[in-house]
Amino acid sequence: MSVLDVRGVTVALGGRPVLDDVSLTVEAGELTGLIGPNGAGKTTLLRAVLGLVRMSTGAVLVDGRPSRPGRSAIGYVPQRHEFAWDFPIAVEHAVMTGLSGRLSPFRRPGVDDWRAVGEALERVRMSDLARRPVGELSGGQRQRVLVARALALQPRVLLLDEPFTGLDLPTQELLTELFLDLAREDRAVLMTTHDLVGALDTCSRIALLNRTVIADAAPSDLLDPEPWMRTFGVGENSPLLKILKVM
Ligand SMILES: Nc1ncnc2c1ncn2[C@@H]1O[C@H](COP(=O)(O)OP(=O)(O)OP(=O)(O)O)[C@@H](O)[C@H]1O
Repeated sequence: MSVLDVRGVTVALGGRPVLDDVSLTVEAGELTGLIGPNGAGKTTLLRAVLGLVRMSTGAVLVDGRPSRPGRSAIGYVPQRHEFAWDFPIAVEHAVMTGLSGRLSPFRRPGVDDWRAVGEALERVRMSDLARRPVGELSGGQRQRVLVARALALQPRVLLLDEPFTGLDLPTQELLTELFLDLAREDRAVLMTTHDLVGALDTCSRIALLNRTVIADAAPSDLLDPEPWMRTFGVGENSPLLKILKVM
């Protein structure tokens, strides 16, 4: 049984179709790269999985059960600019906000919650910066805080929205290793990225999306340029297709 099972999801936003009959599965242990041009609907798909946008048709199952917004074990790492970094809180409190679905105004964080935050920070090697205000962090450190925030929930499914944007290569490599480790620990990881070469190199599967899934296969089975041309709307001489020749 797939950990994440997206079935026939259709979404319209502002009266316009954005996703059309999208089906996709991610197995335990898999890091799937979700690839497509700007506006293809990648972020919308992640938001649909989270229950943040309304689907006109379709279903999302986690471990075979219909996902319930705020209840299912889905960790979400949004694009870095979506987090309020100028908010005056320390790293450990920012990570605690990942547990807000499980806390309420009437339940303050307990020992277990702080333990989960501590473990998540350790996981991303940020324990020594736990008390640092988030506004003082570098881009790579901020990305690690967002990953810790998603991990605090101990999710079965991890959704990553363009986690490498603006990061130097060593930080990208560190995060890639972390994402692969997290997948190996029996999680399903789905990551949007514009780094095609990196995705072909590291992901176990690639899903090509442009409003609908055009191909979904292991990188070694995606050497035919046709689905890439359809996904990106480019011709056979496009420089984009050179990535397939270096594989
Ligand atoms: N709240 C909204 N209301 C109306 N249209 C929206 C809304 N959010 C997104 N869209 C539209 O939905 C389409 C898909 O957007 P989405 O952000 O999911 O694409 P994406 O593949 O993540 O793009 P990018 O690679 O640029 O991040 C775009 O045409 C966008 O303009």
